Amino acid sequence: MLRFAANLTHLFAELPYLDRFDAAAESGFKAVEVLFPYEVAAQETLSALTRNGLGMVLINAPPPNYTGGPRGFAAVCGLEDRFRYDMRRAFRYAEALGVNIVHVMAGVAEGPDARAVFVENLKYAADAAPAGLMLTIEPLNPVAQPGYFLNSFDLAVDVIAAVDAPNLSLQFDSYHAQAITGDAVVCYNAVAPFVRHIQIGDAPDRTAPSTGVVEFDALFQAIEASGYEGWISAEYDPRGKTEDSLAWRRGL
Ligand SMILES: O=C(O)[C@@H](O)C(=O)CO
Ligand SMILES: [Mg+2]
Repeated sequence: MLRFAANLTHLFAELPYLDRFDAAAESGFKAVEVLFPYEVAAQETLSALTRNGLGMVLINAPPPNYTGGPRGFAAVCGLEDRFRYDMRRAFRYAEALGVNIVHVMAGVAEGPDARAVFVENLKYAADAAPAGLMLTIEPLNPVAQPGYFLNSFDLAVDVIAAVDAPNLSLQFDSYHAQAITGDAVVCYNAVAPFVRHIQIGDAPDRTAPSTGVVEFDALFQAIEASGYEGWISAEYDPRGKTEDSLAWRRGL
């Protein structure tokens, strides 16, 4: 049985931040995720979750003052102290919001030094993470995130193997997978054993499922067949009102 969550950074973005939680619950979602919740006090987000009976699935490990700046520092040489500070802040937010998954962002970097720093930083983070918290890394396509270090699934699997921690895994996003590999379904089947979080959006324009080229029937079948039991977060940019973009959920 597939379970869908709403990514409130992308969905219901036509509403003010705290109102998005009410709208998601009214649309039938039982869980949500927010990429960068750090500019609002955790208590306010928690109240919005609680009054709607929603769970918070995931947050990103951030630059603490994220306002559209660089996406993380985990693979950036010389910023290891900043990374550790970020992770401690992410862990505090995760604990306050009852979040079980933190996506650790690699940032803009390249080359073997970046890989080594990424591996060392992830080892630190996996070690420092509170019990029960899963860390993920997510390949992002270079059109959406130019220069982002983690831009391939092979590299992600290689890094996960090198870190070798039970609480580090792969975040699979159908939009990025399609853009990077040309076939999100084949890609999912190849990496399924490493996946502990899934996000969905269509390609090439990160629109709602069934508005682009990703084969969602086959993808959902592959996800079910793999025995995946986590949330599948809808992370796309609706072309109009979010409520009008949810037809893909019917019958699932
Ligand atoms: O797919 C994405 O872009 C996100 O999941 C993300 O974390 C980037 O901020
Ligand atoms: Mg994603």
